Amino acid sequence: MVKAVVLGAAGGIGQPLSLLLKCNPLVTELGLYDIINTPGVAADLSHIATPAKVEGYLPDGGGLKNTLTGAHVVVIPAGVPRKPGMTRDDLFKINAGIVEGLANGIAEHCPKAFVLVISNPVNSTVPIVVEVLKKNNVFDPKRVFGVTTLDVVRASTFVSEIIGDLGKSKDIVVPVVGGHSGVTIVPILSQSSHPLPSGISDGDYDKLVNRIQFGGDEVVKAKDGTGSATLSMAYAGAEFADKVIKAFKGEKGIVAPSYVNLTADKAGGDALKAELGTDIEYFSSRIELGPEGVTKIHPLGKLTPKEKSLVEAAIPDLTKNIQTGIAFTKKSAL
Ligand SMILES: NC(=O)C1=CN([C@@H]2O[C@H](COP(=O)(O)OP(=O)(O)OC[C@H]3O[C@@H](n4cnc5c(N)ncnc54)[C@H](O)[C@@H]3O)[C@@H](O)[C@H]2O)C=CC1
Ligand SMILES: O=C([O-])CC(=O)C(=O)O
Repeated sequence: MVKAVVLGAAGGIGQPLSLLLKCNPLVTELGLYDIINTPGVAADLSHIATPAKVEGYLPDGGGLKNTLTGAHVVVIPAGVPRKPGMTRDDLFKINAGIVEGLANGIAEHCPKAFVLVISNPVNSTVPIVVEVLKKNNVFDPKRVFGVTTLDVVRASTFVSEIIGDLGKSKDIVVPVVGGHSGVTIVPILSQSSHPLPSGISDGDYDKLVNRIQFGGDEVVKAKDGTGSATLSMAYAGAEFADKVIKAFKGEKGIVAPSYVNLTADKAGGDALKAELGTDIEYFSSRIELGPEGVTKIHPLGKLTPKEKSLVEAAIPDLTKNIQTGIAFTKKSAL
C-alpha cells in the first residue's frame, strides 16, 4: 500500500503530476490538496482505471489533515511560478510562507512521510521544510528531498540533441549537482553515460552548460507571463516520486541526484563537504535510495577543471539561499 499526496494539486504542475501518479501502478491511494478546485480534479482522475483511490480536499473542515493522514510520499508543487524578468529567489516572499504552512501540516499529520519539494526557490524551500520538521522534533534527513530531476531530464534531452539521436534521450544519464537555480545547477557532463562528441568546441560546451542551467528561463520566456515549466516538471516529479516509492517497496540500486541535507548520510555528506571544501549544509549529489529514504550520498567523483570551477561558482549562491531559508523560519518563530 502506498499513499501519495500532492499539495498544490490543482495547479499547472499539480494536475499533470497527479495524473501521472494516478497512472503509477504502485500508488494505491492518492490524496490531492489545494486551496482551490481539488474536488473537481479528484473526481476527474477517479474515473481512470488504475488502482489508486483518489480523494480531493480543500482547506475547510480539516482538509490538510485528511489529505496527509497515512501519507507515505508527499510531493509539494504549491506556490507561485515565475513570470519573465523574475528570478526564482523573487518567489521566496510568497512561497516561503506557503511551504512553511504545509510543512507544519506534515510534521503534525504524517511526520514519517517522504517529502519531495518542488516549490521554488528549492535551494531555500528545502531548508524551510527541514527547520519546521526540526522544530517539531520529527526531522529525519533521509526523508526530505529537493526535486532537481528536471535539470537531469533537461540535461539528457539537450545532450541527446547534440549527439543527434533523440531516441537515446531516455537512456542518457548526466549527473546534475549543486542546487536548482542558475549557476547553482552544475551538470557533470564528463560523467555522462553517453559522452559528448569528442570534437565539441569550447563554445558549444559552454552553450550546453548554460542551457541546462537556464533551461527554466527558456520556458518562462516562451510562456510569456502565463507561468513556468509545468508539464516537463510533472514528468520529472513523477519520475523522482516513482524512484522513492520503488526504493520504499524494496527495489535495490536506485540512484538519482536530489538536493538533500548532508546529514542524511553522515559519512557520505562529510566526504562530499571535503570534496567541496566547505561546510555547506545542503547539496544535490547522486543519492542512493532505500526503504527508509537516503542510504548513501555519493561523492562528486572526478571532475574536469571546468566542472571544478562550475562547482566553486555554485557555492556562494547556494550558501546564501540556504541561509535565507533558515533565517525565515527563525524570524517566523519570533
Ligand atoms: N523544482 C522544479 O524544478 C520546478 C519548480 N517549479 C515551481 O513549482 C511551483 C508551482 O508551479 P505551478 O504549478 O506552475 O504554479 P501554479 O500557480 O499553476 O500552481 C500552484 C498551485 O498551488 C496552489 N497553492 C497556493 N497556495 C497553496 C497552499 N497554501 N496550499 C496548497 N496549495 C496552494 C495554488 O492554488 C495553485 O493551484 C512554483 O513555485 C514553481 O516555481 C516549477 C517548475 C520546476
Ligand atoms: O524556471 C522556473 O521558474 C521553474 C523551474 O524551476 C524550472 O523550470 O526549472
